[in-house]
Amino acid sequence: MSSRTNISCLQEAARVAIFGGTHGNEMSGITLVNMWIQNSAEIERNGLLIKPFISNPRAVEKCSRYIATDLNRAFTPENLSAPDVEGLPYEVQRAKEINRMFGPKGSADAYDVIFDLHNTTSNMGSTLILESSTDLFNLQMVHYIKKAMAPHTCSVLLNEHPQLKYSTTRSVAKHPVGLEVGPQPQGVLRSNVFESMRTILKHALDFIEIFNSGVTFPPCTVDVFRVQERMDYPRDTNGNITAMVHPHLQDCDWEPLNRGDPMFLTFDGRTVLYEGANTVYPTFINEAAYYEKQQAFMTTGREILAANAIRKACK
Ligand SMILES: CC(=O)N[C@@H](CC(=O)O)C(=O)O
Ligand SMILES: [Zn+2]
Repeated sequence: MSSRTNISCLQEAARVAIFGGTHGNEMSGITLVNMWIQNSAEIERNGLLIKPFISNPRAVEKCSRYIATDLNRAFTPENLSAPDVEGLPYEVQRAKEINRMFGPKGSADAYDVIFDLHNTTSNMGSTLILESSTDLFNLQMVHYIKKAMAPHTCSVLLNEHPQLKYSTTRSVAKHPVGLEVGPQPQGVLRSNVFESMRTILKHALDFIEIFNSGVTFPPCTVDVFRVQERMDYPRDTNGNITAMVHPHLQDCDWEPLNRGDPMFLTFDGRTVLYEGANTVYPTFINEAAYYEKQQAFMTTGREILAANAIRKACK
């Protein structure tokens, strides 16, 4: 990266992958990717290699989130460097395979961009998930997508938390982008969710094509929600949940939660209030896949990130 008059010159994004089925029961991404594998006309762009790819085919076949372990937590240095012995959990084998095909993670040979398509049972609407607040390419892309989507909103979740960050499938790429669209039940396809995801991806690919053509993108700012804390359900001594998401919080993803606001409703009718000092913005509220992860919702804080102007590096 070099800069002249404050323009950051970034490498061309020549190789892009679109992953569906990282979780085998999230149907919009699976359906879109399968459709594009059969006919890629819609996702083709000038000068771009674009690979639509089903990342966890065995989980897709079973329509379950995973077979042995969550693929979207499996891209750790330990897993990726584990010797290829027999008996590795399926998703660990698959992570190593994906790392060979699209990585190696952290290397110059890695794919430039991986879009990983997910669905949530939460009422999050269209959400882009970023893992770094300093990736100028992704910040500019997200800015472009948000503008193109208006008046529809597209939120940005920044998962840069030292403890809560996890080793995602997309993290193999130089610029990892998660797309999370909901609400959609597991195993179900909803046309509105499918179409939103398709539209976001169209704008994302347009951005990359324009960037590669040499256009300069001026400095911009991006509103993001930065991950703060994982909130678990109240539980008894056996670890079973004793309360549900409160009806006043259910479906209120991205809306402010203040001290004293209802958070949970116990089975015997007691309301549990939020007691944090600061206003937070909950998301992934009542996500089905997170019961096993001891998470009822996630709190976030609002932030405005600034990004430098960018353009493709001159060779
Ligand atoms: C509901 C769901 O699967 N969400 C994704 C979010 C992400 O891709 O970062 C996950 O937990 O892996
Ligand atoms: Zn998912």
